[in-house]
Amino acid sequence: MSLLPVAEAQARLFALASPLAVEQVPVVQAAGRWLAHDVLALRDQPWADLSAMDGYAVRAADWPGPWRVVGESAAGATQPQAIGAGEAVRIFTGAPLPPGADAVLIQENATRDGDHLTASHDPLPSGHHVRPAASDFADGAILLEAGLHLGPAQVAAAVLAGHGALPVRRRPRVALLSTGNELVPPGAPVPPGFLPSSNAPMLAAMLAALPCEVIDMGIVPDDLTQMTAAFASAAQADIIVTTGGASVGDHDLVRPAFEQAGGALDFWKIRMRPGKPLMAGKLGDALFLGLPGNPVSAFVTATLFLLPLLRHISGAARPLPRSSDAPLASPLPATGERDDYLRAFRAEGGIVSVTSQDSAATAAMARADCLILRPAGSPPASAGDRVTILPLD
Ligand SMILES: Nc1nc2c(c(=O)[nH]1)N[C@H]1C(S)=C(S)[C@@H](COP(=O)(O)OP(=O)(O)OC[C@H]3O[C@@H](n4cnc5c(N)ncnc54)[C@H](O)[C@@H]3O)O[C@H]1N2
Ligand code: MOO
Repeated sequence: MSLLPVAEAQARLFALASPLAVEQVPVVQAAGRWLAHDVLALRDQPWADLSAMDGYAVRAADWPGPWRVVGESAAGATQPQAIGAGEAVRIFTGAPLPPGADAVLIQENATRDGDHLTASHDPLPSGHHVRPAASDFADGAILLEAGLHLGPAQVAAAVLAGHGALPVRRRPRVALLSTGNELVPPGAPVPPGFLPSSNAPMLAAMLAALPCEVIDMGIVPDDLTQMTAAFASAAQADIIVTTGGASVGDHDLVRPAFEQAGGALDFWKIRMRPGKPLMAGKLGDALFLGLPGNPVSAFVTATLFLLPLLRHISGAARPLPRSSDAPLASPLPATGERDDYLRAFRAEGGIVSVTSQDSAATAAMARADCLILRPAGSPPASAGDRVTILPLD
């Protein structure tokens, strides 16, 4: 089987998936999810021409006065009475301008004696310190587009537009299965020949930043019957993720167990390093991702496939990791026949790749804050050359 390019594998994975059902949730709970539909403004913002400052609403053409102060306008009140030539209204930030007024003279630039007001500063252009009605957004306008990630700024806009709830896709359930006879649970005593199972806690930590429910189904031994049963009970989830047993050894049983449980494999083996043995398919309605067991390989494949898949079924318009480019701090060798995803960190002098690029080197991985993407067949790179990076934060 030839190795599948990463972008092709991502596209095939997305094609296997159906978007999750839409639900309306209170705006604050929608933060961190993606909008399922376009959101329209339900009101004008501002609702009228409002003052942006504390001062006096006047007709700019009357500058520099004098004006006669005939009333007051404060935020929360309805529109004040109209003013005529030579008249002014005391006004506060956020309050509606009286009809006839077209500018606000800030109080620092005004001299007032009883009802008598004059300007003591620069000329006053029409529209000065006025926020026109609907200048932020107008009733019926598309305010936020489907697929947009909802962060604090989008929450503010949605609330101001009159929304108390927003349409988002329901949180998917992600089942994690750690396969391997050599694994013991995190924190348990580790007899010789065993090692703590770190992949599920690592994946749960990666998923913690996303809107989903993680179900850790524990450690499954390298036994076809037990692994097949584990797949059957995980099939209720939206995404089943296994780690380990993805390669070609005699104890690598994930693929046969998945198929014995009724799963249909879509692809296996990707043109990437680390992460070559990644596989994906469907078991009933559940999507399946079989990640390699090596912790670094599991981390990189989760970054490039699991998190994007979750964003995709959750309605994200841009589910793939963001990339940028940055200069290298030191040279890199040519790449081989697979795309390299090197663990690296951002330093003053440029991007530094961590000392060990072994797919089992977790201490080195723990120093990384980005991946360097070096496409297959890249020539050696020198210090200062710009490379593609995928930030991990
Ligand atoms: N003859 C070949 N051998 C291997 C190939 C190949 O193409 N031909 N591919 C290699 C590559 S690339 C990778 S990556 C690994 C992946 O193998 P598996 O997915 O089958 O993983 P395991 O063999 O089960 O485990 C690998 C390694 O990771 C440790 N591990 C497993 N699970 C966990 C866990 N939950 N927490 C921490 N560590 C875990 C396991 O003990 C092994 O040391 O295959 C190569 N071999
Ligand atoms: O591709 Mo494996 O993931 O090199 O270590």
